[in-house]
Amino acid sequence: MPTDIEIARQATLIPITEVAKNAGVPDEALIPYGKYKAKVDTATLPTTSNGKLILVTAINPTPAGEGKTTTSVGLSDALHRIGKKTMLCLREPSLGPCFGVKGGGAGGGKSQVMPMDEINLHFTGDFHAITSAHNLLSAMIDNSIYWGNPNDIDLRRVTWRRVLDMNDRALRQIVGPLGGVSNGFPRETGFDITVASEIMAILCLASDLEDLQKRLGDIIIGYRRDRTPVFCRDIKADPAMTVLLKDAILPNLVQTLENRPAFLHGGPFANIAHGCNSVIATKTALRMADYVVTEAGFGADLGAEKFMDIKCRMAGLKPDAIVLVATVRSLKMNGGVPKGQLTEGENVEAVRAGAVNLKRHIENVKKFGITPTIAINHFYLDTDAEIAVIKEMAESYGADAVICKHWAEGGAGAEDLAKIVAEKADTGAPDFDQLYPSEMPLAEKIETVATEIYRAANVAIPSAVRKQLKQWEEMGYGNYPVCMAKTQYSFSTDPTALGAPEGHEIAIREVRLSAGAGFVVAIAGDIMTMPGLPKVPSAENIYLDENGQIEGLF
Ligand SMILES: Nc1ncnc2c1ncn2[C@@H]1O[C@H](COP(=O)(O)OP(=O)(O)O)[C@@H](O)[C@H]1O
Ligand SMILES: O=COP(=O)(O)O
Ligand SMILES: [Mg+2]
Repeated sequence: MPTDIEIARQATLIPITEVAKNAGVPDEALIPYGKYKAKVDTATLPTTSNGKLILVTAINPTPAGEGKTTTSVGLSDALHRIGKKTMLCLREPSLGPCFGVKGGGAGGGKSQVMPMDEINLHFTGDFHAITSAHNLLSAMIDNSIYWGNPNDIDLRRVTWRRVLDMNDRALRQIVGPLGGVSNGFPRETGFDITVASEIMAILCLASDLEDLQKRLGDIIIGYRRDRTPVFCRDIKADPAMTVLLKDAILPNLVQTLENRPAFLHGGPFANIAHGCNSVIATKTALRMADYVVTEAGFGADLGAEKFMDIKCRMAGLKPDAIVLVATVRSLKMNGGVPKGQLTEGENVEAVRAGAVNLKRHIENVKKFGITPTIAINHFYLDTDAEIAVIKEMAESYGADAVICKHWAEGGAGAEDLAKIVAEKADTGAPDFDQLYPSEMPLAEKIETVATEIYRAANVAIPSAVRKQLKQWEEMGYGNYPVCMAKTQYSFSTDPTALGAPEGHEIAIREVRLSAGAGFVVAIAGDIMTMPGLPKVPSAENIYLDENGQIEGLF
């Protein structure tokens, strides 16, 4: 099988104007960025439909990922193939994983969105705009302090950091500005990766440009000595930040390898942020199509939980069906096979042992009132016996399971999945509900997710953190949902505790209030909001060949 980028290069794309026309996007709403990309001015779009929303999630992944994005593309193409007017909504990839470990976020094999190289690199500049807006606020905070600190910001309590869309551990904790009087007042700060920025979350949760600016103004950048909050609007940065984001708030329209439409918009990771694409793209798609396929990052313990408890709660959305992607390789890993040995031949018993992870995720998704359909994402080396075990175990857990070959075959490889999922979406999910009510106290929300989803026996919240949560409740933020930051590999905070650990302790190290985005981030264990590069980063294999073509992107 050729590589993803080789497949992409051989693809026959149609002009984005044709993709738009097929999707029902009128010319006046289309803002082309070249021949194969465009932004869509959603405000002018007609409401032609009231679509069904299908969420694609997964079991806990190997470092490469188990194919949520690939399956979302394949399922969307397959729904078109069976005559369903469908819109695909994905996140935009970050440069961090692309040049780090995981690679791009445009799907894979015959189920990709195009043009994958541009999508995985600078795309339409949204992440650069978010980075600039975030760092404009950072610069204006230090500038305000430099010129006399009129807001009495306590230099020890500036919570607003800087961001960069790259994995750079050297920037996690820094002291600055150094260099003496002309540079300002030194203080501890640091960088997060852009996808962990509150501005990324705001862009993904805002309903329109006006709501975006209000949310930007609501950002708390730090506190005074009397512990009262200082807002972004006190620094007078929100109007200029909105100018920097006025194009980024418009969703990006591209196409699949089968020339079907896809919105790619926003890109928060699901281990350190809420992991869902934008509400604007999703709601627009629901107005345009009968079925909308969207995904949430990493496993159902992270992306799916946040999709339902944060995105759906805030936007008044609800999933009509849920697809849970399972793979032989991840179940083998969860069954005890070391990462480096996952392709070393058939191991039915390891798959069976690892199926406890699948069982746990099915049980968890059911807590939201929906039984997921299992998409067994077939890899080339999977044996019939290994696949059969997944199907057998899924069905024993009360879930339908469908073998999918969309990576190798495109939409044709997911038509069985499309038929079963469309039927379930048509029935809908009348019992859907969030995991906890908005009025539950913040600490209890953290405990609920940790015990109900992660199956922890104990949730260690230090007294200083509890005090901070109480303070935020007194300030009026008690109704906010929580956004757990935790490793994507385990239900626990130990990334090596695979399968279905229970009875462990979830230790909350820090909480951050995203007053503009509308949630409280609870950081559990050692998860970092600025990832580091691996010993051999993917970047070492990315280059331009003699014809100036990009090689090494996947
Ligand atoms: N069935 C498959 N066979 C081979 N490679 C696959 C298959 N499904 C996905 N991949 C590859 O695995 C990686 C992760 O897929 P992706 O869809 O990005 O997963 P996720 O969105 O869950 O992180 C990508 O490089 C993709 O090309
Ligand atoms: O936030 C993580 O997303 P993927 O699972 O698609 O890598
Ligand atoms: Mg993905």
